[in-house]
Amino acid sequence: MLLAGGLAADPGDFDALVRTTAERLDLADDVARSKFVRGQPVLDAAREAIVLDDAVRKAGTKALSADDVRRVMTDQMEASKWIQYALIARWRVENAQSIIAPDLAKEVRPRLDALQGDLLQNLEQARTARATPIAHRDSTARPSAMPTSTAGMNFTAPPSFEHWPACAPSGPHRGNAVINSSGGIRYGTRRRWRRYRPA
Ligand SMILES: O=C(O)C(=O)C[C@]1(C(=O)O)C=C[C@@H](O)C=C1
Repeated sequence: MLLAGGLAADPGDFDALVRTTAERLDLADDVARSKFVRGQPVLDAAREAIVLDDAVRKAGTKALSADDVRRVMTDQMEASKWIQYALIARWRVENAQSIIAPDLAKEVRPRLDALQGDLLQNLEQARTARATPIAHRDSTARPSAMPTSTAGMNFTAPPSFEHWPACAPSGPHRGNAVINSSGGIRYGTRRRWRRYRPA
């Protein structure tokens, strides 16, 4: 499509970014299993520093600003922690005994590391789409299709969700993870929604 000012935005570029962030978020389930079974805390500040350093280093080889990449990756990790906290809280309440957990260091983090390259690649490709006002996007890429309504919720999503990288940094449709009044979390893309709810 042709935008005001003659800029062409390919909605496909934007969709790839949404997909990669959703894939990354899916791994929060495996991370949570591993931490629950081994009794590890959700927050691992040292690991976060490694993830951010790697992202900023990779950003230096792309048309991406270090600040933007740092913010996007911080948001990704924040979202992962929310999912992990919700899952672990539920398993604790259920006194879950039969959780099968992958090895965090050997299995899950390598998958997160592999996704990081894709995510930054897609972030770079989506830079025109991300900078494009919502109203000018093709409907297939418009985050307004996502059910981000806060109706019936008594929980305000943390500020980090307001900068969900699937959305334009300045756009009105921010956040594709919502936490409802019963503590469940709904997250994902308009194509694929996952839902976690305490028992
Ligand atoms: O690797 C972990 O331990 C995770 O929990 C994943 C992750 C991430 O999203 O990369 C999220 C939270 C932690 O504080 C560190 C990293």
